[in-house]
Amino acid sequence: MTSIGIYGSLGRMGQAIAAVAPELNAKVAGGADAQDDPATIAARADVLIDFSAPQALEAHLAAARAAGKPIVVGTTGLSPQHHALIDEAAKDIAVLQTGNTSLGIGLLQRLVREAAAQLGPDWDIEIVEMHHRHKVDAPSGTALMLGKAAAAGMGTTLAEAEVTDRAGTVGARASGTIGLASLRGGSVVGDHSVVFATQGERIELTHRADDRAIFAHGAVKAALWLAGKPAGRYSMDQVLGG
Ligand SMILES: NC(=O)C1=CN([C@@H]2O[C@H](COP(=O)(O)OP(=O)(O)OC[C@H]3O[C@@H](n4cnc5c(N)ncnc54)[C@H](OP(=O)(O)O)[C@@H]3O)[C@@H](O)[C@H]2O)C=CC1
Ligand SMILES: O=C(O)C1=N[C@H](C(=O)O)C[C@H](O)C1
Repeated sequence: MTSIGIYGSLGRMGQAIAAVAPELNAKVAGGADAQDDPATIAARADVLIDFSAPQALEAHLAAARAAGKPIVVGTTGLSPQHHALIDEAAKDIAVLQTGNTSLGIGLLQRLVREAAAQLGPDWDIEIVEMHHRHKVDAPSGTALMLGKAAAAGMGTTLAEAEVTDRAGTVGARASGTIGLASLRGGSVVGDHSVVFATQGERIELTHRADDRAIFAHGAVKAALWLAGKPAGRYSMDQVLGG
């Protein structure tokens, strides 16, 4: 039975992962949180899952690399520097990074890309996400993934197209942009809508997560899939066969 080590084990996702692992025939070898040495669990587990905080990523990747263990990174709020660290680690170990491990978001990404490509430049694209009051990063990792999918469909990049800071007299909407808006409140697990709007009509594609178990299932499936893979950077699409 494959054993999993969890970084961020006492958090909301860490606990959800420990709860679903036995259903998927995986064993939890243990976990590590802010006060623990990440090397200890890296030595004991077959594969690692990180749902902690961006500031911990470098140490977690280093521990995984030193122990030669694959790692699934679900932590969001990552900077370009964090992505460079992941690319570097992926030279020596298998690393799968994703802002969303659910089944539905994988499909939504493909639908958004296709819709953006088919609808063309006369359709404005806006992304709205809502999460619980404890979430610390914005826009969500998933909103950024959906933004990248929309940008790819439009033939551009999210860095070129994104607008995240509308306040005051910002002027009329610029064509070819993608707006991202973040709502925070209560216990919302994770809602994402991509709105395509043109003169007189609107299409909305929405995913709502009701339970963290969906993310936990996806994370454990990804970990089981990653165990034994050669060094490299992998995506959730590969796990889901997309
Ligand atoms: N990819 C996906 O599908 C999903 C991603 N996420 C992302 O996962 C991350 C965690 O979310 P969530 O479980 O809700 O958050 P929580 O705040 O509930 O849990 C975070 C955990 O990480 C630990 N942690 C914080 N800093 C460090 C550190 N420096 N070293 C080691 N551990 C640390 C915390 O430990 P302590 O309390 O001791 O500080 C805590 O146990 C977020 O980035 C979130 O956006 C969430 C859901 C789905
Ligand atoms: O912090 C969360 O809770 C979530 N984070 C991920 C994100 O930033 O997209 C995924 C999910 O929506 C829940």
